[in-house]
Parts: sequence; structure tokens; C-alpha cells
Amino acid sequence: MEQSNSSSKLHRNAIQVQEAQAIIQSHVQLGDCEHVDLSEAKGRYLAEDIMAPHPYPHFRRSGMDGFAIISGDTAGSSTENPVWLEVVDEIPAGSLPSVALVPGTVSRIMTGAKVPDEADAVIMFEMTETVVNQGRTTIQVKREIEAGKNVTPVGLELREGDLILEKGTFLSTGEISVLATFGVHQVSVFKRPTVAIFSTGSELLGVEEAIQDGKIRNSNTYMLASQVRDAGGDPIILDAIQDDLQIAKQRVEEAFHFYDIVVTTGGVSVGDFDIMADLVRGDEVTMLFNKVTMRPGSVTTAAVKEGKLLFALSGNPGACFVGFELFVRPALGLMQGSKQPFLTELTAVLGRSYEKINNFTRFVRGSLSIVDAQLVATPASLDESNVMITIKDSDCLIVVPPSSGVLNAGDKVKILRLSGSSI
Ligand SMILES: Nc1nc2c(c(=O)[nH]1)N[C@H]1C(S)=C(S)[C@@H](COP(=O)(O)OP(=O)(O)OC[C@H]3O[C@@H](n4cnc5c(N)ncnc54)[C@H](O)[C@@H]3O)O[C@H]1N2
Ligand code: MOO
Ligand SMILES: [Mg+2]
Repeated sequence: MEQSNSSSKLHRNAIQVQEAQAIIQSHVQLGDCEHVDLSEAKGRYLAEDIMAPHPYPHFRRSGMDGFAIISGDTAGSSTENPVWLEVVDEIPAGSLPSVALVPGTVSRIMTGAKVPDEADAVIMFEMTETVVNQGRTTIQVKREIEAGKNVTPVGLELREGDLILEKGTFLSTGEISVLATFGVHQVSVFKRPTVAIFSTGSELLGVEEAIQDGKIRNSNTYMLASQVRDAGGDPIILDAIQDDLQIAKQRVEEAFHFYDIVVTTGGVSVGDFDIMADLVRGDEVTMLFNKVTMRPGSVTTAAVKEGKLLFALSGNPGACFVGFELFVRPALGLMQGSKQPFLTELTAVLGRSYEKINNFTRFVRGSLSIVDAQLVATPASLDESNVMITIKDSDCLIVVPPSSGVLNAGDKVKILRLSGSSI
């Protein structure tokens, strides 16, 4: 078995998080497009600009069940002095008016139906009284109705040619509704990047296996697969790589052939079996960085091969999680044309003091709440790189720069909101 030479791993040039993100950004290649049915488009990124092919609404539409009227006919009408108007037509939604109105006449009309050209208002059914006498239907109106009442004008929501959705827009409920409205039943979206996920380490058991002394279950792979899915990618969990450099090289090489991105977890530090640290120094890939001034995840490493990215994330669950959120998530977003690939940055006040002093910027797991109309971020009680349990309780990362010293409750802090956050 080929082991790694730990002395070569000691020489690492740590770069800032933003610098590392910029490097990734400059190497990301925009993915291919595909057409999907609108019903499958939720959560995808639009690959084309969508312009309104017609105004919306494209006909003058009644907002109520009632009567289409010429508003001038109601001038001066009141309880004491009501007007009587003759009903000459009935217009269900989906039908067109069949009679041209003249003063003194109205059309029965349903919600969503086209208002006759001669009418300029719709009076609600409940505001009228209908009388049928010798085959003639009339309505009594006891108040003045202003022009435009209950009529939605053409183009109220959108005018023809308006840019409705820009390429790169994340398709969610509102966007799907727009696309359906304009008849886009098949939509061009960016393909989901395929992401090969490898764990490394001989201590790992499958999740279905019974625990054994000195071994742990491979939880990072499932965590990463979930993060990949959440970022719009298609995770492919591959068999764990044992601590053997040659085999690792071969497995990563194969993965590059079949998938768009390779993500590994573990084996990037200075341990004798930390093979990923050596793999990225070899000729097979071009290393982009192998140390970032952050905690957790200082050992986060990235490399590129023929335009495809390799992320070698830490094995420690907390560091693996943060490494994905800061680097892999944005890469997946950019591959899908996202305009906002990075975690949303907000300002919050600290819910509890944070006293750990760091040489590197620390991304502390935290939970968000709103107290007295203020966003409050409370650091997790256990936040070590090797702690897994508080990942589930966190909806933000609190950014603690090395210069900040002790932070007190109530201090303003920068936070990065995690995607599952309900705030
Ligand atoms: N002498 C030093 N030792 C360490 C340093 C250092 O600077 N000098 N850095 C520490 C820090 S910080 C981190 S983070 C870790 C990084 O470790 P690796 O990325 O090399 O990961 P491993 O050694 O493979 O494992 C670390 C830890 O994580 C567990 N692990 C690994 N894979 C998984 C998985 N798929 N699911 C769940 N848990 C996993 C593994 O068992 C170890 O406990 O290095 C420190 N050491
Ligand atoms: O730097 Mo280690 O990478 O998580 O804390
Ligand atoms: Mg290690």
C-alpha cells in the first residue's frame, strides 16, 4: 500500500475564503441545458430569458360575478332613486359577448369572462335586484358605479414583450405559475450537475452495518448527498476509497470521466493515511488551493482536471459541512447559471456571548430567531469541527473574524443563512 509522505503535506499556503471562492468561480463551467416538463421544473435554473408573448391579462376581464354595465347609466342612482337596466346577454367565463351594449342595457357576466367593449364596469351580483317580467329581465341598481370597477385592464400584470424571467432564475412556485400562464409547458433549464461522492478512510462502516470498536459509520457521504441535492445537483454515492493512494487516483480518474464534479471527504490533513492531500499534489490534477484561513475546514482542498472540479473536503463532519456550503454549493449554483450562488449574508445580533479566539475566520453554527423585530443568531453549544450533532440544529453560520476578540450577547455579527432556514 502506498502511503502518503506527511512532510510534503506540511507546506501549505493558506488563502482567504473569498480568494478561494473567486478561484472556484473562475474555473466553473456553465453546464448544458435540457428541456423538462413544467411539472418537473421546480427547483431548476432557467436556461433562457422568458419574455411575455402577449399582455396579461390579454382581454379585459371581469373580477366578479355580476353585470357588465356602462357606468354612466348609474349616474345619480340611489336607494331613493334607483335605475333599472335591461339584461340583454349572458357571458360565462370562456365565452365572448354576443350582444353590443347600448345605454340602458347590461350583460350578465361571470368572474373571469371577457367584458363587452361597450361596458366600462361590472357591478357585483349582490348589489343588484333582478326582476323578470314578461320575458324581460331587468336589474335594479341603487348606487353609482365608477368607471373601471371590477374590470381588470389588458396588461395589468405584464405587457407584451416584458422580460418576465431572466436566464439563471431559480424556478419556484411563483415562476412556475408565470410559465404556465404563458404556455411554456416545456422549459429549458440547466442540467443538474452530477456529483460523485467518495468517502475515504479505513475506519468507515456502511450505514447499515453494526458498530465496531474503533470504527464509525460513514455519515458524511449521506450528509453530502443531501447537500448536493439541496444545491440542485444529482449525487452519486460511490464506494468508499480505502487509504491507498494508487487506488484513490484510479477511482477519482474514473469519476472524472463519468461525472461533472468529484467531492471527497476525509484524508486531506497531515495524517500518514491522508491520501487526498497527496493526490492533489500529483500530476493527475491541478491543485487550486489546499488550505483556507477558516475554521472549521482549514484543510479544504480544491483541484481541477480538464475543466472539472475536485473538492477534497475534510473528514470531520463540521468541517465537511462548512466546506461544502462555502465552496461546493456555489460551484453547483454557478454551473446551473445561478445569479446568487453564495449563501445569503445578513446582519444579526448575537444571542449569547462567543468567547473562542481564533487565528482564522470561524464559521460558527448557529440558530436564528426573531426577537423584538431583530434577527438573533445564537451559537451552537458544541461547535467543534468533529462535532456532528449541532449541524441539524443550525440554520446559519455566524462569521467570526480573527480580529473580533470576545463577542458579547447583543453584538452585531455577519451571518450566512443556510438554505433550510425558515427565517
Ligand atoms: N497534526 C494535525 N492533525 C490534524 C490537523 C492538523 O492541522 N494537524 N487538522 C485537524 C483538523 S482541523 C481537521 S478538520 C482534520 C482533517 O482531517 P482529514 O480531512 O484528514 O480527515 P480524516 O483524517 O480522514 O478524518 C477526520 C475525522 O473525521 C472522521 N471522518 C472521516 N470520514 C468520515 C465520514 N465519511 N463520515 C463521518 N466521519 C468521518 C474520521 O473518522 C476522523 O475522526 O484533521 C485534524 N488533524
Ligand atoms: O480546520 Mo479543521 O479543518 O476543521 O477545523
Ligand atoms: Mg486525517
